[in-house]
Amino acid sequence: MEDENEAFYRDLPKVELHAHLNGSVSVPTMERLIARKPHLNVQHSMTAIHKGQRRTLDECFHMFRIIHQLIDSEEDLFMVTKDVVKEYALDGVKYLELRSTPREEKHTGPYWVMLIWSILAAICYRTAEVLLEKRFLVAIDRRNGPEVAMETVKMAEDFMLSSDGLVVGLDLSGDPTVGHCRDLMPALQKARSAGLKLALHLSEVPTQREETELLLTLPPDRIGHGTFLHPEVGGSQALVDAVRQGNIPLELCLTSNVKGQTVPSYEKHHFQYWYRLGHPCVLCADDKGVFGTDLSQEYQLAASTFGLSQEAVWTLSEQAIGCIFAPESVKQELKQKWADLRPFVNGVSNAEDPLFV
Ligand SMILES: CNc1ncnc2c1ncn2[C@@H]1O[C@H](COP(=O)(O)O)[C@@H](O)[C@H]1O
Ligand SMILES: [Zn+2]
Repeated sequence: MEDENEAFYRDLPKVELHAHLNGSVSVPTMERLIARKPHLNVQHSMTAIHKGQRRTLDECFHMFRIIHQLIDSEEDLFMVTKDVVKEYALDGVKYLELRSTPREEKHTGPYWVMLIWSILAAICYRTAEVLLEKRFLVAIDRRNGPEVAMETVKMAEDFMLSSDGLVVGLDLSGDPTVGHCRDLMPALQKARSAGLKLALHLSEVPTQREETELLLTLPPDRIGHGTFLHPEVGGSQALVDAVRQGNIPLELCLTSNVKGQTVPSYEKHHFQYWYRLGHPCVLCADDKGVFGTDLSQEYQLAASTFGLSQEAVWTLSEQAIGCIFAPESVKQELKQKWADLRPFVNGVSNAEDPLFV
């Protein structure tokens, strides 16, 4: 049975800004995918890192390759997207920015166009009981090089103009040890001048300092991870200053970084560093399927690790609204939703509320 503490984190209204679609597939959905493709001989341990386990980042990227084999038709994609959105809704997420990389599959033709449209169609899905505001970021996998990056940007631009506000930005992700961002700058600059918001994975591994300096000149609208920005871990004060001066929010994914071994433990996570500075930090799940987590659990872990009160946790989730890519009117609606829900979330409720006396 769920304890009171867990209920607080689930009921807490939340914003998810860093979720890779194909990394977010839950165990039940993965079971159905595996059953559909028995010839691939995939075991669960090949697509998710279970409790207490860790993997290298390299092994994580190998997992994505297996997951991509399991999700290679419009039907698979539709199921996955629908399930992921529903799971986020049931986890108390009120605003979700989902991201995914366009892909070309041999037997499905120009797959990436179809992929994006399937996703857009699928994320119109709403559970009856919970309304969830959704947006989409088109992802560039850095492994695919500058030409694909440029094509992806063009596609994202088209979708931004034709998706009725659903496509809001661009993500840069993929194995941080492959390629160099210098080659991707023209694509990223083009995206920026077209009005796409930029959420860039940055300083995810220690060797990216030069790339980070370059990417910060764009500048990005949000930073994914930023694990090695600060001087204590080999970054620099100049990088920290640039991020602070630009007031660029950080998307922080505790379990992802611990299980992917880019940080040694929850206690040593850079959340602490940035939170203490009062810098905008948004807790995110990254790949809730691969890392076996969900956003409620991430909030709970941050609170228990860093001693945050429930009041502080509420403030943290509310401040994330300021970092979304949807327009101001959506921010206002979400702020109102938070205010409406506040009396009903135990722990931060006022005592007069009849539900909790
Ligand atoms: C763990 N840290 C990470 N660092 C960098 N990129 C990551 C990532 N986690 C996921 N991705 C990116 O997201 C893709 C899977 O979702 P989509 O197929 O796009 O929906 C991965 O192939 C990788 O490019
Ligand atoms: Zn990520």
